[in-house]
Amino acid sequence: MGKLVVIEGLDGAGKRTLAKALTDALDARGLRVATGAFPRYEQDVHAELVRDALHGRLGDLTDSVHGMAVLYALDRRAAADGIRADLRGHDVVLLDRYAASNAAYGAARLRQPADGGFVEWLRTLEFDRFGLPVPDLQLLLRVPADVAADRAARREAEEARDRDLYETDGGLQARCAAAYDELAAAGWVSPWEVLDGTADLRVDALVDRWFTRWSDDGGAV
Ligand SMILES: Nc1ncnc2c1ncn2[C@@H]1O[C@H](COP(=O)(O)OP(=O)(O)O)[C@@H](O)[C@H]1O
Ligand SMILES: Cc1cn([C@H]2C[C@H](O)[C@@H](COP(=O)(O)OP(=O)(O)O)O2)c(=O)[nH]c1=O
Repeated sequence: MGKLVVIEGLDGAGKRTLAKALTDALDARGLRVATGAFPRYEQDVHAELVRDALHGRLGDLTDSVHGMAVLYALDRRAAADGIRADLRGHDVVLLDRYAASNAAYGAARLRQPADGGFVEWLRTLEFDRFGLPVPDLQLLLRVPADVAADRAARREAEEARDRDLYETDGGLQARCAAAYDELAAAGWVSPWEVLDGTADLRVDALVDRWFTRWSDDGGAV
């Protein structure tokens, strides 16, 4: 059985860039890696609706934090069997965003702490009710909100890609950064590792550390 590793962080933190570097590092060791990202805008109707909502095409739907969270969660629910199959056939399944994104953004929007009612409701929905695979490791790629915003703005210019409702809300991103810190400190759902996204990430050393830990645990990798 492979290990489920998820990358979390603000919009523009560098998650996609880190996922690519980690995939290359794991590949170079001859390991079987499957990758994915949420929301799956091109594959799932719930994710497609999320995109419409975030670009102002679904009226007042975005006003409901729980309504948005349910759509994101349904996208993952539809992916769960595929993730389990990938875990059987690979050493590592690496996902760019997972349930903790829903927890952090929802808590930030509601101005609740990470140990508040929303995050617990969300955990029950995604893991208990929808039966999503629990990550073996959650990586928080931590950058200050202003650095993430600059990177997202630069990417918008480079890729002609419009920033959405959440990406353009600086206050939300700052609260979201705090929510992620709290989730990581609490070890929400499973172990977390916090990476400084403004420093050299030393991906090879990171991968070495995981394998030492997992082989000590008697893991399959
Ligand atoms: N460590 C870094 N230092 C400087 N710029 C970075 C770094 N990591 C990513 N970027 C750039 O920041 C932008 C956002 O990165 P990306 O990986 O797409 O973020 P995310 O997936 O978290 O939204 C991209 O233009 C990317 O090239
Ligand atoms: C996956 C996920 C994302 N989000 C938020 C984080 C982002 O602000 C937004 C869009 O996700 P994002 O990964 O930024 O997609 P893209 O960069 O391709 O537009 O959705 C949630 O609130 N809950 C979730 O479960």
